[in-house]
Amino acid sequence: MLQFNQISKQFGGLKVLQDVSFTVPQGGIFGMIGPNGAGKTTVFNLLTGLLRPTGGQIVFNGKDLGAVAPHKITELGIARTFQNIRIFKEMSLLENVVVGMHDHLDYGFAGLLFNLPGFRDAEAKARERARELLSWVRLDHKAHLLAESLSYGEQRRLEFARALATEPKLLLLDEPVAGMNPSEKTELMAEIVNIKQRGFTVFLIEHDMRFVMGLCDRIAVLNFGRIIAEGTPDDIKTNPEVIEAYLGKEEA
Ligand SMILES: Nc1ncnc2c1ncn2[C@@H]1O[C@H](COP(=O)(O)OP(=O)(O)OP(=O)(O)O)[C@@H](O)[C@H]1O
Repeated sequence: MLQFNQISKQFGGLKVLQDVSFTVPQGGIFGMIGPNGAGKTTVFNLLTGLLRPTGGQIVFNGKDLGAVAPHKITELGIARTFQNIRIFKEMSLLENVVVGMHDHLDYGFAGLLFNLPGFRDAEAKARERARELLSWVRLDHKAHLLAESLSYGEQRRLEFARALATEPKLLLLDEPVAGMNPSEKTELMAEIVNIKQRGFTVFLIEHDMRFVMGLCDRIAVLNFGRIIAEGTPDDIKTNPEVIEAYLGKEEA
């Protein structure tokens, strides 16, 4: 579904990514791990068009993303969540998800302005779908509460529903369990498996080794801007270079 072909990225003299190649297959959960500053967020920023690579090619469903503008990349079916949660706290959960959908509603500016029947239909459908997405993350019973009333773990789940509102083919999760307690992490794992079972492809970057090992079908390990291993959790766990680079010699 997604290929990075020999991607490099430099900021001035700083080589953040070098010759990075990997493939995210359709339908599974793909994880990228690596120490702080390894370049993981840069991978997502390149993928969503926020940054452009210095060299190499990113191909999504056969399309070269080279010259595609960020909003067009969303239209192609890529959505992301962020390390620091980005939801509208003063809006209800339902409104948060509907807003995430708006680019995809097809009623035009006139419809919005004059409250035409087409607009009202589209709004009703959007709210129905938003409720469904909230139920996927077990928040439908709170649909009319303000997002600020949610716990941290719930806010993360709302962010998922918002990202899914754009009907992505590929969902990017940037450190989804950052700041969560163990029980919130376990719940979130179940939710991500759920999302996979509904046919979405998930690509996540994460520090939490246990979480990644327990969840992902395939994992790539980034270290100092290079991929040092790619494979199943078992391949990764036993790879000496990974153990040394990621866990440190002592733990090895
Ligand atoms: N816009 C930028 N300009 C200059 N340097 C940058 C920029 N963005 C990232 N970097 C540098 O690139 C390197 C990789 O950063 P990146 O955020 O991709 O790493 P990361 O693996 O996501 O780290 P973390 O796990 O801490 O989020 C770091 O040294 C960072 O300082």
